[in-house]
Amino acid sequence: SKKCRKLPLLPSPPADPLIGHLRIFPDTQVIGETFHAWSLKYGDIFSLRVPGKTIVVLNTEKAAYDLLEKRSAIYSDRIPIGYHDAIGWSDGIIHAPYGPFHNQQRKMYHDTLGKNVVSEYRTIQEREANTLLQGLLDKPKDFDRHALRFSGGIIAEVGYGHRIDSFDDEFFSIGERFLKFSNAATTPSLLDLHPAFAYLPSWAPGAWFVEFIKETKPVTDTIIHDNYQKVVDQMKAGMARPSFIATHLEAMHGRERDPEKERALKLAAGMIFAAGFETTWHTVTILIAALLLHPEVQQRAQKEIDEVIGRNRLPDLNDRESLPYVQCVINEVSRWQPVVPVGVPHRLMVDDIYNGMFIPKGSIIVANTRGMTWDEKRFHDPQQFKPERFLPKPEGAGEVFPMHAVFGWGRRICPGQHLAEGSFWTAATRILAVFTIAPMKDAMGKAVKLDIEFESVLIRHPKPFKCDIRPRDERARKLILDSCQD
Ligand code: HEM
Repeated sequence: SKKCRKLPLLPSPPADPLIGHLRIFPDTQVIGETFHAWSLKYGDIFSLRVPGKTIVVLNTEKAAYDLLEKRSAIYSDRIPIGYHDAIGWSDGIIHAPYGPFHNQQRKMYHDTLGKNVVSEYRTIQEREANTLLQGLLDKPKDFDRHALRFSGGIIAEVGYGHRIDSFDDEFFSIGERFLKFSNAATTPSLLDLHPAFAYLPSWAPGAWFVEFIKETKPVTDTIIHDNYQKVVDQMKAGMARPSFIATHLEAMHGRERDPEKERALKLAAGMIFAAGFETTWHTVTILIAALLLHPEVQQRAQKEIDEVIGRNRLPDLNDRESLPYVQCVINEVSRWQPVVPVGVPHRLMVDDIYNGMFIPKGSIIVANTRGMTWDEKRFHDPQQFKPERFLPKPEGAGEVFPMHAVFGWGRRICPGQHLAEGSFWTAATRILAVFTIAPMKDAMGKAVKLDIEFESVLIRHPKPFKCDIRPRDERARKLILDSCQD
């Protein structure tokens, strides 16, 4: 690799000789957008330097596909994150270094949540979607919390066979506590979140992290250990409901105990929670925001649902192929505001060369989802919410959904993708089928000005906003009430 080191380096914005790009490193609020703006100047792929680290930013799906997908064998490592050791998460599938232990957990996901088996969870997804409808009917103001419960209800049952029956549910409360921490952890800046990006060594956490770890550890312990132990006990008593954990425990039954495998299962299940709880919630809330801003989209989607399904039942996943416009709406939510706007960084394991340029071993690779979903060469008016862009020409613009940008790459691609897609589809179509989402009116009966902003965290969630959610008509109300009786 001496030869490699003579090759030209990737383009890069002007840097300070000592601290590199540290001073200009963007805040989380604008990181995706800033990287996107820089890509217009420096190219699809550019690099940044902070002391001791090289960060490579990929801004098109092509560049990311070439490296993270086609060269997945060398681009699939992760960066160790300092405080994860302290809360016992370092080896969980999301953050685990590339290797056998990571692989073992991925296989568990593949076996229980893969494309061919994921339809087993439809009843759960439908039941939780109906609970969501009921919640929106009873207390529409709390739509954000209903959306969170929808997501949590699916995760709890799929992962642990646990049914969330109220907002006071223990599992749900732990989830809400966890979210508070995880948002706190991503708020200040990418530099704080990923010590790998920072000049602060990870062994010297600031006071902020110490406090954070103290509060988080009991929560993550519950998620990983206590929840697992509950299923083990239920299995012994013959009372366990089917779940991710139960399925794998059953497969281990009767064999010699394998502590490493048990540890893998615990962590893998805990990561369903870490990766799945929040993401699905954000997507549903962003959908509500998008529909609020676009009454014309609601009307068109409702027309399609009425024509294809009628008004006497709710859509289910068997209808997926027959609702092309609704599918465009669903895809456009993820393109317009991807919930993981700069993805989860990968790490390059050996020196590499791309287009004649040298990329050093250990580089942190950021696939800038935000930039990819805003790519002007692929999407017209990229900042506008326009579902019809995905319809074939001439009806639409024939643009292609940036699936990888949204769900990731190669041996790190989101293994919950199929579950997530089914859950979101079910919630979205059912909300559309029965509700109208409109701006609130002020005392004078005038629609309140719409202004939706996003939290400044690395996972995207709208700041609290108000809207008026009500059943389309009596028929819709009856359909909601009936759906909850099954
Ligand atoms: C809208 C929903 C979701 C989106 C947009 C999403 C997106 C992503 C992205 C971008 C990554 C990083 C991929 C990469 O590094 O290249 C990821 C990883 C992951 N996701 Fe999801 N995800 C969603 C829902 C879920 C759900 C419901 C689960 C669990 C059932 C899940 C489990 C995971 C896991 C375990 C990883 C880590 C994979 C690894 O590092 O090997 N995700 N997801």
